[in-house]
Amino acid sequence: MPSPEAPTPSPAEALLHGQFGGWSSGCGSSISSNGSSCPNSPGGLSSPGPAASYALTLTHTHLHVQRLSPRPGKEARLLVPLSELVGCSCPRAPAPPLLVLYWYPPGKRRKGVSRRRQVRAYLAESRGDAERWSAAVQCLLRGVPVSATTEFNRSLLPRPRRLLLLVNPFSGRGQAMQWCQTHILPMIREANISYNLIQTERQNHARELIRDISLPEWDGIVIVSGDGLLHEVINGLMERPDWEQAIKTPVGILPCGSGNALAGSINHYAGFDMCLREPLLLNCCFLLCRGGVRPMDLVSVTTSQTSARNGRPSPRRLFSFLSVAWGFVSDVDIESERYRGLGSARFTLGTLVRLASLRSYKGRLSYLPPSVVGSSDSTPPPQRRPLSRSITEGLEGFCRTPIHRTVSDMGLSEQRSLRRGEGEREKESEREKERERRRERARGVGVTRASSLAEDKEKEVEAEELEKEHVMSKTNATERDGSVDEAILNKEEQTERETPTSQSEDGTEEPDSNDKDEEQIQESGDERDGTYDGVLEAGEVNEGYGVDMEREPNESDECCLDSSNQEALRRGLRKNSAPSSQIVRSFFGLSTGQGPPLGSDASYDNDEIDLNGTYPFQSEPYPLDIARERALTISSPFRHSPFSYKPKSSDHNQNMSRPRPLSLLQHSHSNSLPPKLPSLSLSLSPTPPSSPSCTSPHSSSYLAPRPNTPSSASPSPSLRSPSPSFTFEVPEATGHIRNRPAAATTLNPPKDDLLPPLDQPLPARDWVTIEGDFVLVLAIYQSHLGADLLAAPQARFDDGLIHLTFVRAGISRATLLRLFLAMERGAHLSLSSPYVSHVAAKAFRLQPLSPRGTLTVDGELVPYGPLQAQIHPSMARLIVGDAGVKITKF
Ligand SMILES: Nc1ncnc2c1ncn2[C@@H]1O[C@H](COP(=O)(O)OP(=O)(O)OP(=O)(O)O)[C@@H](O)[C@H]1O
Repeated sequence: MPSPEAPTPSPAEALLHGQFGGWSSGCGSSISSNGSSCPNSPGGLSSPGPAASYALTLTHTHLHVQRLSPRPGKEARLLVPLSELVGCSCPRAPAPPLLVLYWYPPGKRRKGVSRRRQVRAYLAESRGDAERWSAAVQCLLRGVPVSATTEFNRSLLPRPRRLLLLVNPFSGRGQAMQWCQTHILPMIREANISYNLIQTERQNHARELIRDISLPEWDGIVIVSGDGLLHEVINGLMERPDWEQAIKTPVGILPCGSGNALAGSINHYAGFDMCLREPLLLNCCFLLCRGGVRPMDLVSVTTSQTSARNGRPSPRRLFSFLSVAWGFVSDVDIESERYRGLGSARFTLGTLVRLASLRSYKGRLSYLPPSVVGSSDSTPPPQRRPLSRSITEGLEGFCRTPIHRTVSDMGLSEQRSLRRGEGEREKESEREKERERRRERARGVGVTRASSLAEDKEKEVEAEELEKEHVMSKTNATERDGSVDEAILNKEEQTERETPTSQSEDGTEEPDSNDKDEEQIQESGDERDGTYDGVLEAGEVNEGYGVDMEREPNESDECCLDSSNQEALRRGLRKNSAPSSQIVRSFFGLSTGQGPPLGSDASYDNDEIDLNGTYPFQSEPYPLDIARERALTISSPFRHSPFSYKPKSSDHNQNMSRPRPLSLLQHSHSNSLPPKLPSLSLSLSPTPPSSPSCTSPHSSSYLAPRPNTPSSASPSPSLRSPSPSFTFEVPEATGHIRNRPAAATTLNPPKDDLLPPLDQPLPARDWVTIEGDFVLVLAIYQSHLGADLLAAPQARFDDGLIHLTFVRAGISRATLLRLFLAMERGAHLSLSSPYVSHVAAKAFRLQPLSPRGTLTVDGELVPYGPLQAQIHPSMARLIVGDAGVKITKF
């Protein structure tokens, strides 16, 4: 028996104290099993082991176990924290009177090590005793207030929780159903949770289902999938006439997708180490069983969609819980669909491929900083603040560069002039004119050209550092692992140095402009002369994020590829073990050998557009009038493989069914609830939490549909199938909304009070606008962009903020790669690059000006074009376990 520090509880602390016998094969009634049938679980109860006896003491926080015989003593003590239990049971007769505890202590504090399932059984003197103890432990787990004087019995317990589980059998690598059987359902049953499980059959199945079910019957809706299915559920809830109550239904996620961003956030805020795959699933399932719920912000996103009737763009609204992405991030997300079989390694490969042909996109990003929201009505506008703070990225870089002083509509020149003498004013106006002339000249060669000075500096520094690195790596080559990766990286950076600019969206390379350097130096010098009121300094842009953007653009400290970074890179690339190392090698083979030549616009050929599902853009400037959206076509060569997956589509009414792996099809026939039994009236009543003694966790009977008997003890949540071939009973009061168009059906939706309609200009006041070439824009409201990407470490589920990260054209590939590698630890915020900005906002508007590109919301493709979004704080409720504050049990 392990013997962690087990201080003997004082009698005052004890809620219960008693003596128990051991059970099973004499190992102190401790059996560790890993998802397989447990000989000590009630299903496997067979024979008692040799006589052993234990003294058990229950306190509010722990179960203390002291072995009395054989060999009593200090080392025979065990402390079971109640925070690591998911449940407790007392099997019914004729099983012996056992107290069975389901314990999931965390694995070692090493990345990727799973929780271990342990079942501990103790033989009570009588059934009454066993039931009393079982009730006491369950009261503590469910948060029932108890004291040492409480008479424990089952009547104190609230009714078992009821969950609707929605499983996308094709999410991730198609393991969701398998993991349900091996990990999820056993734990849920041990936690005494009732459930019904439904496999989704097609895209939008969950959305339609959720629009129509009777919600009060469920304590929570849990998706067993990636983030995409939760996106459907949230939008299904918001499309109900009773959306205000509906959206308060706790939602949970058991990660079986490839990105699993929300699960990563939940895992992170529970205080667990970053992990992927089964360890992440076990952590999330454990937290689900613990049952804490907390508020979660939603973001209302308005996109412009072509109306089928008149071909004109019309706004379409959806609700998002995770992110809006444009550029690099959404490109990788959508383009890596073709590598779906790799699981989460698809993003590694996708990132490397996209890095090889880095694109930038022209656009305009406007955002409303949180500080100005709510204060505008009561207080007069601050005098020194310009009416509209618009930053036109052009010649200038972003940080401490002349951009802040050449803003066209900020009224800054005048303000400065007033504070200076007449002569100075004249000089200033001369300088201003000169700058204007330069701008005019430069406009002819593309907006990113101005970045060349900063970029050159960056490259110079990188070159120096690389030289050092190169020498170091040569010296240490024989000692170090991964020298191949390092050499590859050096090669990549070398290539980059030889290729001085990133490729702009229209395929033109950004030339070095040595003649601009001098001008920029002069301008930078000007800027240092003074600070100007109302000027949006980079530091202001990055307010609250601890990013030192006050310095001159210089990445030498953080951005140089030091050995720790190289190590991180190697680790990152190898992260997914076998696949990733192959990926990296094949990638670099591609980039150096077969990759598209830089400067060519190879990435926009027709095949790729189709494969990626990108939307052409309406090239007219905003506001929109002509719709040119094209239907998504799919031509993935992997389409018919078991891992094939349709690209994420924005068309919520298209029901594209995919070919499925045979095993899953069969599974679906036998187990899926709604659509397989035509004309059968089915109840969606949660299955009663079956006693582990009665049913093997591995039997599939839990999935069988049950007839809806009127005499059923518990009221059955019912639904009407959206599919015409099925009839489900619907309580009249619920109202039936059938065949509603996906977006236009939201009744009395929450208003976006911070935003004008998408086709109207933004208010002049308080909004910040940045226009130029972007490599990526990412708006995220959870901490994680993927289970292993801590994109916004400062984000909280209910902080009421949109965390915007934007990367402007001119960033080097190496820096971008470092940004993503640092994101694994959330360290990217301290990576100082003049091209990277992090700001918080309450609302934003994004106007892509490049003709083609990819926009995603929660990882789902949406029509390419103008988009705006506003945060709605604490609108939904998320099951997060019992970490953190403000937890209510569901
Ligand atoms: N049975 C199904 N067949 C086809 N598509 C489905 C089915 N069930 C759900 N979908 C759709 O599949 C898309 C992707 O699902 P999901 O996000 O859950 O998995 P994933 O993409 O593997 O995960 P992640 O978003 O974490 O990468 C969603 O848009 C969802 O609507």
